[in-house]
Amino acid sequence: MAEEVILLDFWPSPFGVRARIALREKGVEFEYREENLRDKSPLLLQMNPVHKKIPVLIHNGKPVCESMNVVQYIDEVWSDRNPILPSDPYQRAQARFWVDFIDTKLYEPADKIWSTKGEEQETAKKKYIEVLKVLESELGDKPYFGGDNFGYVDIAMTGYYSWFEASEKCGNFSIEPECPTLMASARRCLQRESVVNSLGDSEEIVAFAFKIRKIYCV
Ligand SMILES: N[C@@H](CCC(=O)N[C@@H](CSO)C(=O)NCC(=O)O)C(=O)O
Repeated sequence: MAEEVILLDFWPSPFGVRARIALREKGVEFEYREENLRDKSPLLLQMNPVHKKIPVLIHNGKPVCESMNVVQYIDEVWSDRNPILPSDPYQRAQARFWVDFIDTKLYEPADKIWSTKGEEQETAKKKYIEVLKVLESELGDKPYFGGDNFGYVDIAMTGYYSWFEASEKCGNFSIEPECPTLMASARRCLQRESVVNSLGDSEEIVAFAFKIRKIYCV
């Protein structure tokens, strides 16, 4: 049977883009299916009945859910090229630690920057920069979180990098002065072919952010 790889996704998603990047880093042919999150497809509900969220990778009919779980699965199935996670167990544990930090500490302030205003948004901006500064310190003088290579933590962060411009414009602030080396790494990641081919025009995400901001931030 020919290999079937389907990705249920949503184009502006900072989580969905992680799966797209991983598939392209491995050169895996896949069928992209755009979901309308206000009218989820029966396939999405069937393949991710617990969270009913994208991304969902469907590999030969079997679903894999949660973006960084999908990325690790891709790395392990197509393990013969472009490794994403380190081979050393300790380095793997450290990569998973930082991805957990990113997804538990960065999501809420990032979300509040575009969905709130006034004092609540100012607090979110301060928290966002505070968390980014911890990541900047972890990055140190490495080109990537993966060291010389683009890896698991970089893929996790590229979801957020793709929203940096929208966050800055919604929050009327600039990340660069606070986190110069993180921004340099972000630019490196955003220029990678797998990332360029996975992201729309950054202006499209900015336009999308302002559109949903009007709905949430009344
Ligand atoms: N922890 C998960 C988060 C995915 C998610 O929030 N997906 C959103 C779209 S992007 O904001 C989603 O599917 N939302 C639909 C819903 O909440 O009903 C992951 O890493 O895959």
